[in-house]
Amino acid sequence: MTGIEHIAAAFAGADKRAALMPYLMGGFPDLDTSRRIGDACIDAGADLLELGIPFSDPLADGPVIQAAGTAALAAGATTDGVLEVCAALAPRAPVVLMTYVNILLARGIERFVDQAARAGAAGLIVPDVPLEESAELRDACDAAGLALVALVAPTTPDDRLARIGALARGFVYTVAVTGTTGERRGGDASELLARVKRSTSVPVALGFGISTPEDAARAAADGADGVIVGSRLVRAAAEAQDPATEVGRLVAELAAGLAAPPAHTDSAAPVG
Ligand SMILES: O=P(O)(O)OC[C@@H](O)[C@@H](O)c1c[nH]c2ccccc12
Repeated sequence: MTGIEHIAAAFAGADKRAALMPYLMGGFPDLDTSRRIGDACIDAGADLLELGIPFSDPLADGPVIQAAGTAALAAGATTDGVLEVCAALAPRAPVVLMTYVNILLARGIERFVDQAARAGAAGLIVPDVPLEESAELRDACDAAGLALVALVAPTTPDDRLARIGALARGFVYTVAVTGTTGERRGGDASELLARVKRSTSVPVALGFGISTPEDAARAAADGADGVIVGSRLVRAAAEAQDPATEVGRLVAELAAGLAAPPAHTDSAAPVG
């Protein structure tokens, strides 16, 4: 099974609920603990994992994830170390590696993609490679069966969305709010998700600002095929005595939020 097929199967098999995709920073707080956090996420019901490779200048990362990346690098995390974490987790769930283009260029695009595929990765998210510059990377990913996941935002115009949607592999990552990653209140994403879904034949996942089981349930009710939760879980990994147990507990809550029928937020509920 190629990485692209592995991702498709995970979305299709998510028990008819939206797929749950936790983000974790590879090597945070250290490599072994990040592997245990990934295992705990899968045990708790994650359908896919987004695994960050730490980078010194992460322009799309909000403060929590940026701090985790800095700490991971200070603790000695390397790209090779995170690829080993990927290899340990990939037999259990599709792993989508998330990093920045300089990490790829440091060893050459083809070599990086080849090593990611050997580590069992199912896909790549590289937010600083725009569509216009993605041909070489996409060709390398296609040759290796890896999904090069496209990112779209509320500000992406329709004609661009159509081009991105046509080239999308694995799933489209829809950024719920413009800006960097982080816990915040999001609005109704249903119009945005409907626009993105019209542009593509692959599943559409929503991320940025989804933190609670209620947020996750609302994203699914708005039409997301998958929900991505990053900063909330990375913050728990930073604060907890036992990061793997605490992140697993939160992921179990998120999974339960997705399994439950959506709450009727439009009807007057008794207060107190
Ligand atoms: O942290 P949030 O708001 O829950 O959003 C997920 C996000 O962190 C994760 O997908 C991610 C981390 N770094 C990124 C860079 C670009 C796009 C996405 C990401």
